[in-house]
Amino acid sequence: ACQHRLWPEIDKVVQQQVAMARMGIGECGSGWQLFAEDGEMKMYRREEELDGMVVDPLKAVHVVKGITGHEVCHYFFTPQYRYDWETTLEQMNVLETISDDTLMFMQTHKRIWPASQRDVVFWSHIRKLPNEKDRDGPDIWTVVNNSTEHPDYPANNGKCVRIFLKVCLMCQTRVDPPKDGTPLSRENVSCKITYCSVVNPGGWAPASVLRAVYKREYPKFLKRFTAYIINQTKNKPIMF
Ligand SMILES: Cc1cccc(-c2n[nH]cc2-c2ccc(F)c(-c3ccc(S(=O)(=O)CCO)cc3)c2)n1
Repeated sequence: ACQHRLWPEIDKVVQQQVAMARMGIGECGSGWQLFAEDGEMKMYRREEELDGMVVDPLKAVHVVKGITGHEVCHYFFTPQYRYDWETTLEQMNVLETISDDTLMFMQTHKRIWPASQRDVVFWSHIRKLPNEKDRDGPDIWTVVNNSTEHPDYPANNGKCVRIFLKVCLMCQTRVDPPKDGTPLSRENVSCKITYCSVVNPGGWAPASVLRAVYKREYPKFLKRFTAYIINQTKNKPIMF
């Protein structure tokens, strides 16, 4: 991945996004409002508009028992599982395999009435980061999805409006070893998930409609995605 033309951008965006994801809601600047809560899952957004378009940054935090950060990032990054958990996906193509940790995607998603259908082209990079707080603790895993251009798929040349997104999924695994020295099992692991996203809808869409969609779709996505991983991993060895 080091020699690819996108590498400098990927490295810069990943460092930026991870720094943002690591900041707590308090430090992240004011204006975050909690808009959804379900058990351990908390969803925050900031209301921001750009040229009259809603570009609300979103930050979701969740703690899930029985899975690890590597597993969460693996199922988020790997294309073959995406149709299982991404309910609004209509079409997904891998445009380029830049390296084993970096892919380029083209996706079209189901239309949100009354706006026109959206598509997106983005690079996706998975990376393990050292756990700065606890040297011998489990590593942090992250996937960053960032809109990019591709010569064969120019924006807005067909039925879809091209959206622009920047997404960071950052996961911190926690291990609580069993007291009685029995081997580690899934009861002893949990994962703190931080999902940050900024989506520019790319063309006009009513603010009220977009905010209603986000309010409904984001909690649904994170609950369905984490339930999917629990189900996929329950009888498999733990991936650290
Ligand atoms: C989870 C969610 C939030 C907000 C809106 C929607 C949604 N509802 N109907 C259509 C969409 C839609 C339209 C365009 C998109 F690019 C994505 C989109 C969302 C997430 C990601 S990702 O990078 O987080 C995961 C990879 O698919 C990529 C594209 C989703 N879904």
